[in-house]
Amino acid sequence: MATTKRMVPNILITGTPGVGKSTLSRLLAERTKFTWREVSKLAEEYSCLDEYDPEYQCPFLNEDKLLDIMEGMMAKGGNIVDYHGCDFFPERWFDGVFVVRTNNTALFDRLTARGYTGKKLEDNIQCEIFETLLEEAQSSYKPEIVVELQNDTEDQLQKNVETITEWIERWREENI
Ligand SMILES: Nc1ncnc2c1ncn2[C@@H]1O[C@H](COP(=O)(O)OP(=O)(O)O)[C@@H](O)[C@H]1O
Repeated sequence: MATTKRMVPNILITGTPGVGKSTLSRLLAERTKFTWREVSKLAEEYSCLDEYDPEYQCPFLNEDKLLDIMEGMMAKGGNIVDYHGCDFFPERWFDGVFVVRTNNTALFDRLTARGYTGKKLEDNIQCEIFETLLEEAQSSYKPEIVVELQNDTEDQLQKNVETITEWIERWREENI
């Protein structure tokens, strides 16, 4: 399919639940004036959630329906897409893929504070330990567009906002 060149990039922020994707995306959207697309909220808003998965204690995502809805949003660029998964998005949507990482202690505390317990808590901690989302990003996108960002502390959070803002500036210089 022929694609029109974007004047501003689309960015994907991915990682295990609790690593700080939403916090980073919100700050980045304020800073860059890009549009924050919280995929979980879009899925709810546009009724893309199917029946409840009792094992993982969350509803199944109807990926095809969600992608159809997001296609038009992504066309012009300037989006920050935030989701704990990335292999089902079309590769052509993204110019930069940022995988947010957090150490186990911080992640445990954040997920416990969110009310996660038992299998759900353990699965998410393991997901981070086994670098599941990093591997998913590396196997779904070209290695040169995948960037890992450590996000344990407030200082690192601010630094991550700077890193992506500078990355956007560089993209503009190189692509326009
Ligand atoms: N760099 C950071 N330092 C300390 N706490 C953070 C940091 N980033 C996020 N948090 C906190 O961690 C929790 C989970 O963050 P959130 O952005 O909701 O994660 P996600 O969107 O990946 O599930 C929130 O309470 C948030 O305030």
